[in-house]
Amino acid sequence: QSTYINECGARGSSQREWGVHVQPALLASFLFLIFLEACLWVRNLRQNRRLPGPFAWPVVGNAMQLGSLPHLTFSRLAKKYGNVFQLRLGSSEVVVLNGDAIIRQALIRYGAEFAGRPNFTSFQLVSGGKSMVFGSYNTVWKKHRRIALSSIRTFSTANSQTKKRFEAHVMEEALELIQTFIHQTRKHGYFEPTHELTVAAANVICALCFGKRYCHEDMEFKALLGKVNRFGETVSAGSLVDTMPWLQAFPNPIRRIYKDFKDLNREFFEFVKDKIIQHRQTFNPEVTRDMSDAIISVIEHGTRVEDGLTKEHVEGTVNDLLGAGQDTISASLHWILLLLIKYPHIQVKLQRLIDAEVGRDRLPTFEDKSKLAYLEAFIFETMRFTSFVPVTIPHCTTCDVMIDGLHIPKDTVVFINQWSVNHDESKWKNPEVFDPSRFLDDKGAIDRDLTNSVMIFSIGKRRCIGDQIAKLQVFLFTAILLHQCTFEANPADKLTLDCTYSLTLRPLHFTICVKPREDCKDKVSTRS
Ligand code: HEM
Repeated sequence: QSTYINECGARGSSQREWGVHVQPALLASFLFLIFLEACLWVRNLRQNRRLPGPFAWPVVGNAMQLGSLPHLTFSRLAKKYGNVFQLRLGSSEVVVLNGDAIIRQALIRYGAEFAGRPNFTSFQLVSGGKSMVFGSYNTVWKKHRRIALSSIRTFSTANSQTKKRFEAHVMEEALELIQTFIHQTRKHGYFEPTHELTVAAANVICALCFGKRYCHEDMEFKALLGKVNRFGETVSAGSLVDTMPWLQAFPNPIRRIYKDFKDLNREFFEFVKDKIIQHRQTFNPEVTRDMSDAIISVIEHGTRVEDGLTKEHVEGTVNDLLGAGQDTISASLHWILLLLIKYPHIQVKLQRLIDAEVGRDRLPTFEDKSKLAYLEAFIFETMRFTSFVPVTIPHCTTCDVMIDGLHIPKDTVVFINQWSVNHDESKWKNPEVFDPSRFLDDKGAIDRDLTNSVMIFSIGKRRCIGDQIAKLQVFLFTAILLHQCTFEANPADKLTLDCTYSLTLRPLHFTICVKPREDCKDKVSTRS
């Protein structure tokens, strides 16, 4: 007992001594850092070296101010500091661009100047360091992007035959999705559609890349995809993984996020490498079976040597396409289902339109798009209203550049706030209201000027290269789902539009029940 008291006493007094000496020193250092930061801030402001923006605290900068939905914080700050403002996240100075005019000026007029990617450690990890999506802007990167883009086109929109083949992949997936939806409804009543939508989206891009799809119950595929939507937690705007590297030194949520990111990157890349090895072993220069063959053919067997691109770029490219083409499509389908059950009158209107234009004897196809203006308007409004990729992948400046009279030095990290373009009150009437008819003119035709104003695929040199196939896929999935089924909300769910952010925005938990439409039951069930 006495030993215990003595020990406690001894520890207590040494702690007090430590406190007496060290705490004032810590406090003094902290105050000194704040003072230093304030002096630098005032000096930079006087010399016009710092862009407008909120005061950045020592060490953390503005990291604590971002909140869970950074695009909303950026839009709020833009109202106070203007459409070009500066933040500091840990050690990185970040410029945030907002609003249609500024973003177009930066990404189109000064396209090359804003086309870089930050030199973040996490970016170097993706696709074994040979990623095009996360790679720096240079001559090799341009060749890499051209190859990726042409391989997508070859297997989708290149000509009417390739388009038909692509259409067949999407149709097959949409019908499989309906089967599993109906199965889940029979088994559980209301269910969460996340797994089914993730597999459907992944299968379309797997069919293009590997000529192979996976069944919804495949446990290996399920485990792989289960983690993929966590990728964005590390690489999205506002992630602290790269801007505060010292957080990796002790246990905390950011260290866990980075560990998960490394693990899922490794697993995903192993999966891709395995498929590419199989493709190399069975490669036949006379027959290009899928995008992997097409990329192997250009990089490894091309008549024109693609300087700077190595064998490892094959795996890198396929890994990029698989990653980029999966999470985004699955996020868009989540939002579409949520909006269909939230606004049942819009669902009915869409079904009536599809029935009238397509009929009940066949499934909708890509060719029906021109007759289904309200459906296209619904999809554009979903993209605008939710802005489910609210901020692009972080950019960085490739040289010193002036924008809106403000000087941005080379190698500055740049966040592009797409959400601010889609919710700009000077451009959109009642931007906070979900209204597909805003995209239709007096005659009920699509207003192309307006649809082109929606910013979700970014613009300029880093614009998404999957935008065409993404729009086709989302159109056909939605048309077939509505043609075949009715979607109902769970009365027990509070149907909110609240969401989580990690590169893409995803709705919080919601459940649905899916009923085959009367005259379609046979068509769906006879497929199995
Ligand atoms: C609705 C679906 C999609 C949306 C909303 C979307 C959006 C985006 C956005 C915002 C970026 C970042 C651009 C930037 O950093 O400025 C991007 C990049 C990219 N996307 Fe998509 N995407 C979609 C589907 C796809 C698909 C299906 C593919 C391919 C199969 C794809 C391939 C890529 C690639 C390779 C990049 C990197 C481009 C670069 O860094 O140069 N995306 N996408």
